Amino acid sequence: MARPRPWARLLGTDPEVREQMGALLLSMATYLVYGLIVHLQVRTGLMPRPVAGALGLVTVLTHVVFWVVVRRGWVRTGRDPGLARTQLLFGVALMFPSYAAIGPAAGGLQVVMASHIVYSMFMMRPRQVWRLVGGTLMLLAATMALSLHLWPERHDWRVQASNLAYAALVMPLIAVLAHRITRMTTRLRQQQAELQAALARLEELATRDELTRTHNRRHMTELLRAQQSLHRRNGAPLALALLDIDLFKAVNDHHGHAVGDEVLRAFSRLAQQGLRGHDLLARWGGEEFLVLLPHTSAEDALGVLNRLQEQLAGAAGAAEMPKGLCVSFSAGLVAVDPDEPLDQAIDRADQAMYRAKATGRARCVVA
Ligand SMILES: Nc1nc2c(ncn2[C@@H]2O[C@H](COP(=O)(O)OP(=O)(O)OP(=O)(O)O)[C@@H](O)[C@H]2O)c(=O)[nH]1
Repeated sequence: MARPRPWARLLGTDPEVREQMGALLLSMATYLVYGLIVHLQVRTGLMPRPVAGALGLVTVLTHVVFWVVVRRGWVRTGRDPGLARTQLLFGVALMFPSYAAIGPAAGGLQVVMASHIVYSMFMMRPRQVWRLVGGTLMLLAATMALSLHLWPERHDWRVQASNLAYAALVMPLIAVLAHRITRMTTRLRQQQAELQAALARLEELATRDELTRTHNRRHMTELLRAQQSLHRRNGAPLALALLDIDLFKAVNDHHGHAVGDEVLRAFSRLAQQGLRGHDLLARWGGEEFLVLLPHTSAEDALGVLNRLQEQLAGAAGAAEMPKGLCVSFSAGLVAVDPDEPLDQAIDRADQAMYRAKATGRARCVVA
């Protein structure tokens, strides 16, 4: 058994989990840099060592938990995929004790808080972003008040007041931006869905016959080309048949064009049911159909066509066939030679089909 690559071991093989682990790793790298900054702050006497140690410990332990939960795929989907929102809230929460501990240099942390809120707009709804902004501002005010009360020598109330005013100015602006971005992404997603639906519809129109939903002639020609090269390579038996519904004009004349259309649909449905998954059925024109049966000898294909003929006879008088009509078909069947161009094989099948018509219809002639 092949050994998993180191990255697969680290991040897992599930693409969703890998992406979530990638985001977690990025966040951890950011904390590493943040840790270096705090280290410098401790060395320069800005941050008390015990507070830095406690914050570091909490951060490491929390990320061990995040790692296990995300890596195991426990939060692969659900309300908070990859714990993205929890990680964000943890980051915001960490800012408050840091803010209180760092003293005069605390203003810089507001940039970090603002950056968290910018991130939040990609994983939260606008209302949640507003709540986060409100909560952050309130907690910031409380942290400032507490810091001023506990360490008046480290904090200047004028600096704190102006910091709070800046935060109160900037953070709501970010929430407004979040609103706009969410509206834009919703619109984009909608447009993408519409575009995909339109593409699927276009593909359907380009490849399917509108009435019977079988392959149309143009698409079948492409499929035949692909089948031909496959057939040349593997040399497996390949059968091709042209089927033409008998006396179809009479159906139209006696029951109307709409009933004729319904007969064509019923015929296609029955034919499709009798074929295997990799057999191909196309409406070749009017009331004529082409069937390609890969890995099938002419003898086996004849069995398939005869069964279809019986099914059609059985459908007469049943709900499957409109007006309980009894419909049959004449078919020309050929075993395609590996070196034979498919056009030639179709011509042979066509001639065989006319022989079937000429010799009494409701039969299959093998060329
Ligand atoms: N309702 C309907 N009729 C179609 C469609 N395409 C072709 N037809 C009709 O199919 C009929 C074919 O008639 P013919 O070619 O004379 O052949 P037939 O009556 O089936 O007689 P044989 O082939 O000799 O058994 C024509 O009347 C066409 O108008 C279609 O999409 N819907």
